[in-house]
Amino acid sequence: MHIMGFEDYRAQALALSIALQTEYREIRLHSFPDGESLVQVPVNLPDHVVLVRSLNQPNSKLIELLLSVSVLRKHGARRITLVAPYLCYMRQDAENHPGEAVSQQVIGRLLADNFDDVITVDPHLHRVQRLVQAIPARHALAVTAGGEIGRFLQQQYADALLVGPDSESEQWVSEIAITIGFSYTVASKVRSGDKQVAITLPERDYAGQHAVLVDDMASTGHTLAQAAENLLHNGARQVDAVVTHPLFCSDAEQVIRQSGVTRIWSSDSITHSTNAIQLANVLAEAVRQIV
Ligand SMILES: O=P(O)(O)OC[C@H]1O[C@@H](O)[C@H](O)[C@@H]1O
Repeated sequence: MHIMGFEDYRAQALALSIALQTEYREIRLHSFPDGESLVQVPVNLPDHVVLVRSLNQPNSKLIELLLSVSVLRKHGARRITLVAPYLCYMRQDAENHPGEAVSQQVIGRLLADNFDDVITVDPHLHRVQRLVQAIPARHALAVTAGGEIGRFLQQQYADALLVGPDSESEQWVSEIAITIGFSYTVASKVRSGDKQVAITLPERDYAGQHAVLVDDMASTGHTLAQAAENLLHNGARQVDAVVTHPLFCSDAEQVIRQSGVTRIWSSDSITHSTNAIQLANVLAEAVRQIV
């Protein structure tokens, strides 16, 4: 087995290869002036290739993955596993308005047609319970960053109130809080636009509390920002935030900091300056499970 990655995610792919004691090799990319991509994979391949690429900013990355898979198969790879710590297009799982494409089904099928196995971290699934329902590959495995995030929080605090900003976050915040013995609460959220969210905190005494917002991702940052403003308005002494997937689109980090959040941490599922939690060991364990 060889681990293969791209320059933009080298540190994480290398860390995975070290955890698995396997060779790391890199796929070369060139962008032509018209926006097309040239892909060149290393040759002399083993039977099993594990491609590591996080799928934030997915459109060009998906094309580059398809090009890579085609040439890897041509050069003898018989099994190709995709490790995509952040998996794109999982949020749209229904035709919410007439004419909208159900991207989860389309991209899930595309990945299943091209990869033998897909491994990801805390995918954003609503109505679908298991990843294999969205990606009907031989193995579709979702692992959680919760254990690593919990250990990290234990190193930062003797105690803190963990806060999930919406009902979807309950699955992550409750598991982390129960595992490390911290208290937690979950707010409710109504979203009326990409950047318009209203958060309602549950009734309790927040005065003097050190609160830590825990969520699967920050995209525009407005969910975390609104939750932090509410917590501080209700007397919280300090608010920090930790997310698995630091998408941080455009000015998201600034929006969160301006709301009063003191410290922001993330896992390295996506490369970002807030990365503080490494996923290599969790991903290595997942790869071991499927080989
Ligand atoms: O508010 P932004 O950061 O744009 O979006 C991230 C939030 O939207 C939800 O889907 C995620 O689970 C997270 O709570």
